[in-house]
Amino acid sequence: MSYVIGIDLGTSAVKALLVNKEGTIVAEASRSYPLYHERSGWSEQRPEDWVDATHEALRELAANENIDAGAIEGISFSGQMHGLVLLDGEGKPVRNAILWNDTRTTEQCREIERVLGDKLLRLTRNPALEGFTLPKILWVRENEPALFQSAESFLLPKDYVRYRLTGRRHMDYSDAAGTLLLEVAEKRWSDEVLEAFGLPASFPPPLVESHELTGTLLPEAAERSGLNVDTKVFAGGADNACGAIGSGILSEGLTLCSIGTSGVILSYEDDKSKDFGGKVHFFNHGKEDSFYAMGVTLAAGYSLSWFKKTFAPGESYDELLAEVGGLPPGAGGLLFTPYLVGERTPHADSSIRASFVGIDGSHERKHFARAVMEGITFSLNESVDMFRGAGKKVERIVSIGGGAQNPVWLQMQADIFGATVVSLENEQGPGLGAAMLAAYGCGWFDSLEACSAAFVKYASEYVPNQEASNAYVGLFRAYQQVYGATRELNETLAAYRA
Ligand SMILES: Nc1ncnc2c1ncn2[C@@H]1O[C@H](COP(=O)(O)OP(=O)(O)O)[C@@H](O)[C@H]1O
Ligand SMILES: O=C(CO)[C@@H](O)[C@H](O)COP(=O)(O)O
Repeated sequence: MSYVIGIDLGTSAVKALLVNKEGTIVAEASRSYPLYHERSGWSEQRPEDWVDATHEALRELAANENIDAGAIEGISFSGQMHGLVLLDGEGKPVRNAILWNDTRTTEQCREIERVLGDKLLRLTRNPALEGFTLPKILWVRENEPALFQSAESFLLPKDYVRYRLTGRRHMDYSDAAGTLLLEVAEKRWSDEVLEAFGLPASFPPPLVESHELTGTLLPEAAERSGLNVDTKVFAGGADNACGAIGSGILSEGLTLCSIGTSGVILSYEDDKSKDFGGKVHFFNHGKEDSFYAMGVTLAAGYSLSWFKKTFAPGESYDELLAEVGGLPPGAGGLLFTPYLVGERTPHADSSIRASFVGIDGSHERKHFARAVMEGITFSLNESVDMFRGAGKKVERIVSIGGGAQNPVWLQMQADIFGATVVSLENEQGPGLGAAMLAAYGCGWFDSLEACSAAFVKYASEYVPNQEASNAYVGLFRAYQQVYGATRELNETLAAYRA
């Protein structure tokens, strides 16, 4: 029997999946690592924590008594996007990584807009958003000049882990797309953008396809992980690209909803000239020469995990959510906007913060929990709405991520999106997508589509309940008004944040 491993380097944990040629997940291992929020809006991780956690997770899989490590032919990656890992001349990180959900870079975003004007959207196909990598590079240069002086190059999170496993530096197109340094449609680093900000051509690493072989394991990495030194290491992709691959989103007309720490609505695109005017992200897919458009809710699953940590510590998600299914749409007139760390789509705003609106003396914790789930889903529905407005059909949505583990939430998604929602048999979207890239890279299949036909197994379908859908139309309109009504208030309150 032969195997591949898909490694999903997430925000809360790394998860590694051991997958056989039938696409069955035969073992999985996970290790979590801390997030550091030194100030409001800041979010960092230690690259060394990712490396240690990845080795440990791999070691657990390789030590599986039923598996011969020599039968593990290849590994590949899915990674949290945009995070900046600045490296010195010896390839060592000069500081902690600044993550995708860090919003300290509003000034640098305005600077990028000032310097590049219309060129920004034309070249990179994306607007300047706080989460993207270029603003983070500029922030370090402006605020930590001594550290920046020692920086000679950068990588993204999963590329750094791969570098530590193979000793070789690369970045795949799907992750490079989120740096604001890539000409997405042309698939090349943008000399114009690099020059405009005085960055040398050697600053970004060589570009590769997601299924491309990037090397084999270094002897010390083989020893630490327990894998064979000749295990093939394939580039992998951005978590959302891998989530899409692992859900079979490989052709036009297919849409993904992912509720992890962040939440995304992603729509496959063949046409590289498709223009959404920068309202949604436009990135390269992990499938060669294809693309996707995507709207992002910054604090999707994070809103629920914050609520659980703050108001139900020690309870499981199933316990916390046990009673929400018994409440009607609208949680008894309680609305929540999930802006705990600012927002991206449709309001690129790092100052906005979350609200509960309509708190009534009769409300109990279950009403708040339902309102949080509905608010997250309303935020994602803004992206669904935008895609429909741009002429795309959104009729069937594959739902993945931690949020897809709760059947009440899956039905709520169908009711709010007004579309059939489909879950996966073994909810492991991005990790499975990474394993599929390794399986395709190893030559097990002629195409990612053939691999998807064998590996991706759909489970239940949730069809919109007409009565609930109708109720949500009015509630969604009310939800959409909360942003405008609380924007200025939050600007005032920003001065009081820690
Ligand atoms: N049983 C569950 N029911 C509902 N939501 C859940 C459940 N388990 C996890 N979640 C949600 O999923 C999120 C984690 O999703 P995950 O895909 O593991 O995140 P990431 O890849 O960002 O680390 C949590 O923050 C939580 O909101
Ligand atoms: O910033 C984005 C996409 O643009 C996020 O989707 C990150 O890629 C992290 O995702 P999760 O940890 O929520 O999976």
